[in-house]
Amino acid sequence: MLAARRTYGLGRSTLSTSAVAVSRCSRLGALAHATTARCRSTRIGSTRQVPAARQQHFSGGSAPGANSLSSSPGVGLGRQAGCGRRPTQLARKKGKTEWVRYQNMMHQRTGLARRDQLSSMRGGVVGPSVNNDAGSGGVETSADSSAAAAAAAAAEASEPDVATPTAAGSSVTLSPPATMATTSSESTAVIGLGPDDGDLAAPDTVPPIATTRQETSSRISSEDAVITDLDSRREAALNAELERKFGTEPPQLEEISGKTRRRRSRGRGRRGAARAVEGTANELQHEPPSAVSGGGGIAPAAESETGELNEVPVGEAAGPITGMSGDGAKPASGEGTPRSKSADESRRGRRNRRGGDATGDGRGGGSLGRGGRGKQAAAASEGWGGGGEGSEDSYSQQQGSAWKNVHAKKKLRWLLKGLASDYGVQEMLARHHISKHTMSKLLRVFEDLVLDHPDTAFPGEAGQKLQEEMSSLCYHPKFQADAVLMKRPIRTRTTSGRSFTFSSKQPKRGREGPFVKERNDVVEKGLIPRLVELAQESYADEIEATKRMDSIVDLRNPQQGFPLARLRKRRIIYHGGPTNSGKTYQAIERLKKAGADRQPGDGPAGLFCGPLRLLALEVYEQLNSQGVYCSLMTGQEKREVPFATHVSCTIEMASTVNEYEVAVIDEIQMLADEQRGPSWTSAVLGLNCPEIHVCGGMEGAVLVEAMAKETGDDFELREYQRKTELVCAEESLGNNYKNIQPGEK
Ligand SMILES: Nc1ncnc2c1ncn2[C@@H]1O[C@H](COP(=O)(O)OP(=O)(O)OP(=O)(O)O)[C@@H](O)[C@H]1O
Repeated sequence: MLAARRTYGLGRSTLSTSAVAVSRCSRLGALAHATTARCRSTRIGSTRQVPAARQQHFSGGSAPGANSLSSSPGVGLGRQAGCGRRPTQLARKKGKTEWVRYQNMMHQRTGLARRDQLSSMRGGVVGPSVNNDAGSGGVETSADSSAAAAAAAAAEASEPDVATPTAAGSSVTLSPPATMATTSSESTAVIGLGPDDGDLAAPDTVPPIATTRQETSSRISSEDAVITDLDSRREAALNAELERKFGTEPPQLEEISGKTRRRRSRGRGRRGAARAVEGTANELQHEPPSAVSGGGGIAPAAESETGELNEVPVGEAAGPITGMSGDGAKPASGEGTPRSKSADESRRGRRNRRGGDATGDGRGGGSLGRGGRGKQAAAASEGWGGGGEGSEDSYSQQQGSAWKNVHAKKKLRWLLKGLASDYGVQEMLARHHISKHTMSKLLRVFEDLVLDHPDTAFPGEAGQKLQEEMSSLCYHPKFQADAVLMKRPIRTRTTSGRSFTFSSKQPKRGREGPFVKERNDVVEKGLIPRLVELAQESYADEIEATKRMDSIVDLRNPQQGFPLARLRKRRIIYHGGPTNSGKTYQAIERLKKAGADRQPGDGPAGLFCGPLRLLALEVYEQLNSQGVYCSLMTGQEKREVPFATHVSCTIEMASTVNEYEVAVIDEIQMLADEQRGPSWTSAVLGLNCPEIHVCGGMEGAVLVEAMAKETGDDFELREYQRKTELVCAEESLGNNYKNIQPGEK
């Protein structure tokens, strides 16, 4: 150690720290600790020295790079790899993007190059480059610290006085796995820094930015290539196995980039990979070869299971990729029977797709290594379009048979169930007087019709288009639910080749995504008219009954709630003006004349409606006192006068069924009352009377006129003015009711 200190001119503290690091690595001798020590060595001191003994210790003394002391200042790959982990791993761990990862790498490299430059300008020593040896296939460490010390002594002996880069150029052999060997070697070659590069401590040895970027991108792309190669090899193995079993080309899965695959797999891990592989294998097993080949109108299920298929365990189908669970290893049942008819098989496939205790192989980013991917691939292979390779092409040829697919049935039920609970669909059908009850029955009939007679369910060319669109829609409810449950957007492709992204949130009104828009296009223009047509054929009576009910309970047009009033032409005379201007007086004068030609037993001919019982009582007394027989009808009491030709009542007691000759509605401004307003509205709209006198302030004239226009009645406005000015009494009644004097006579 002392020799090493003299050689490299290190301070005591630096040396001691390095020594601690070396001794620790010597004791542990594990990859993690060696890596830690390496990282620490790059941080120790401004001179960034690594004792020769320690470097030799890393290289195991006898490693190929141990004696190839590099004179490089360490700006090359060894320096880049000095952090001990692949940059990709670091970036993944820190969740950084490619750009951030690249920037960090550049910063590190630039900083190290500057320190090398400073060291050389001071005449100091420069550190060794850490040479990545491509041939060792792993990290070589040694617990033999004595060998390291001996190597350091040898280095000191060869270069006793001058701290040269050559003397410092011990090599640390930290080789990546065999798959990464090419990458490391290539990177080193690009930089041009290797054991034979000589003295590169001069400032101009800092690699240009372009070169560094090229090296970085090359390294990353090389790693991607390696991973993609692994994926493709897994997929190729599975395809070869399936082709050998089924004798045909297996369904092609969706092509996605390696970057996308890794990003997706990062959040799902190995379990998702195993589940996806297993699920895909099951789907592929359930998908017969005939379906893959696209049988020109022949049901894929009918053509299906050969004995070979039934004998293929799922685990075998998955080949070398995964080890299957017990459930997954069970052979498919239903020998010789159509696949879609086998409920047991369907359940088994469902159970298998859940993954069981299957374990995946390797990293989760395998070519089939995702749950969603497997699901999507399964959808592509199982789908309504006949499944498998060329499903989109062969879909149109298999329209009739596609519905017999058991998965297509489920999707159809999802779709119809979603439609049944969709308020928009309910409203659209309600416009055609199809009630919710009728709709549920109709959808069941429609489902049977689609499954049993698809040509009848979708007649004509437009029907074929609708059927195709519906098959696309069938993916939507499930994926929409997945998006909501998984709280992340889900992107998928339909059998018609279009891709949709399902949001995890309910879209805001007016900002509907492609699902909603597409649903509106297909459902409103295609499916709803077909359902209405079907309902009119099958449930004509129910539609007619609903139509009558709708006409009664529909409150959007209240005037339609009084059919007797609507049967006659009415005339509404509005008496408007300030209080005590004689409006009611004139109306009652007209009321008195009603029923002159009435015979006994014909019933009342005149009606007075007021807001108060006392007002009704007042009119009742007034009319009877003047020889006009009038009954009193209030909520509190009822006074029926024999042979009465008139009725005085509170507004709530007015009948819209009885026929009157003349009616008076007083205090019409009470229309605006929150509690009792509807009573005046009903009276105005519903009195079965050809002549209606309405009394009140002028503020209600516009509204009554609009109501008359709505009901088709005539409207006449009579405006009144006070004869005398309204003057308040100068003195109060003195709290003595005896001071009240008679008013109107
Ligand atoms: N032409 C008239 N001849 C005799 N009395 C009249 C005449 N016009 C109005 N009156 C009397 O004036 C008083 C007020 O009349 P009326 O109640 O009809 O006014 P109004 O405008 O309906 O008042 P409100 O708006 O408070 O109901 C009543 O006592 C009524 O008898």
